[in-house]
Amino acid sequence: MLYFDHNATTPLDERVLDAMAPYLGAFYGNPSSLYRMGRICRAAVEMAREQVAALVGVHPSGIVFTSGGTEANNLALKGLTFSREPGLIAAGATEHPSVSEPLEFLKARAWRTATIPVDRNGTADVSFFESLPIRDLRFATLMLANNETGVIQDIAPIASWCRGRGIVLHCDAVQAAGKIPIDFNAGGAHLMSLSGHKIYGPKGVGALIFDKSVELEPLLHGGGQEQGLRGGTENVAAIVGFGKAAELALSELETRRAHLLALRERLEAGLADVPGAILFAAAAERLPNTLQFGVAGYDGEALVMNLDRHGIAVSSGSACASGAGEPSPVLVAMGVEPEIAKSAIRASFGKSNTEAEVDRFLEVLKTLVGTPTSESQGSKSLMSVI
Ligand SMILES: Cc1ncc(COP(=O)(O)O)c(C=O)c1O
Repeated sequence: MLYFDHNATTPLDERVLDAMAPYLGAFYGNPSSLYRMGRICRAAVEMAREQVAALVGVHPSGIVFTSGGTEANNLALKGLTFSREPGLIAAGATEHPSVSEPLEFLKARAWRTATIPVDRNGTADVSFFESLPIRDLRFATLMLANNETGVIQDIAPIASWCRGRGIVLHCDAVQAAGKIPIDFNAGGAHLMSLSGHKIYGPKGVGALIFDKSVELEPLLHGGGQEQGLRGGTENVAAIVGFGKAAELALSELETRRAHLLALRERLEAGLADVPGAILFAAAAERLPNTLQFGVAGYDGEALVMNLDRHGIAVSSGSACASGAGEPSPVLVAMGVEPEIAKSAIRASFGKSNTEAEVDRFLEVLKTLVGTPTSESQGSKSLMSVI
C-alpha cells in the first residue's frame, strides 16, 4: 500500500517499538511504587518527559502526559473553565473537533465563543482580537497547524497580544510537532497539546505543555499523578514510546522536513497536469508534508475509495470528518464553495514515502480523473489555486 495519510496516524517507528518493548514485558511495575522495579519505571517515564520537553524547548516539569491529543485539548479547555467565571472564549475557525466539540460542551454551560475568522488561505485574522471585549474574554485557543490543509498559524503575535492583556492562550500543536520546529517559550502560548501517534509513536498517548503561571484544574482526579493534573497510573510503555519518538523527531527534524517538502512540491507540480485540480491554501505557509486539493466535478470520498482500489491511502478531509458526507468545515470556513470542498483530498506524506510513490499516485489520479485534452495541454497550468 502507498500510505499518504500521515496526518491521520503514522506507523510506529521500529526504534520506538524497541524502546517500548521492555515496558510491555519485564518492567511492568507501577511508577509510583517505591521498590526497584517501580523506580525503573519512574525513571523511564521521567526520561520520556525530558525527551518530549526537548522537542518543544521546555523544562520537563511543564509536561503532563495524557491519553492523546484529544485529552490534552479537553484538559486545556475544560481545565481552564473550572476555576473561572463563565465568559468568552476566542477560538480559531478551523480547529480540530477535539477543540471545537469541548467548546460546544462549554457553550451548553454558560460559556460563549467568538470565532477567529480565517481568510481564503486559512490564515487567522489577528486583527480580530482587537474587536474582542477584553473584560469578558477568559482565554483563547488557536491551532498551530491545521490537520487538513497544513496551514501554519503565526502564533507569536497572538500570544503576545494575549500575554499583554493577561489572557491565557492554548495552542493545539498536534500536527505541527515533529514537522516544523517548535519553541514553546518563544511562541508564547501558555498551553500546548501534543500527540504521540502523529510522530511515529504509539496511539493513546499525548501531552499538555503548561506554563506554571496558569491556573488549571484536572479532568481526572485520582492518585495525584502528573503533578495532580492527570490522575491514573501512567501508561509507561506508551509514554516511553512517545519520548523516543519525540527524541527522533527532534534529531531528524531537518532531514525529515527537507524530504517531506520535496515530496509535497513534487505532487504540487504534478497536479498542474491534472485537469480541474484545485490546490487549497496555496499561498499560505503550510506543513511540509501536507497538501489538500480538490478535483472539480469529482466527489472526494469516491476518489478516496477509487484510489484505495489501486492501493493508495489518502484522506478525503480529516480522518474524523470522513464518512460524514459533509463538506469539510475547515474549507467552508475558508470560504471554499461546498461543492468544491466536497471534492477535497488530503495527501499527507511521511518519512518513508518516496518520489516514485508520488509519481505513481499522480499516474493513478490521472487515470481516475481523465487526462488533459490536447487543447488544455497547451495551457501553462491546468491547476487553479484557492
Ligand atoms: C490538530 C489535531 N488535534 C488533535 C488531534 C487529536 O489527537 P489524538 O488522536 O491523539 O487524540 C488530532 C488528530 O487527528 C489533530 O489532527
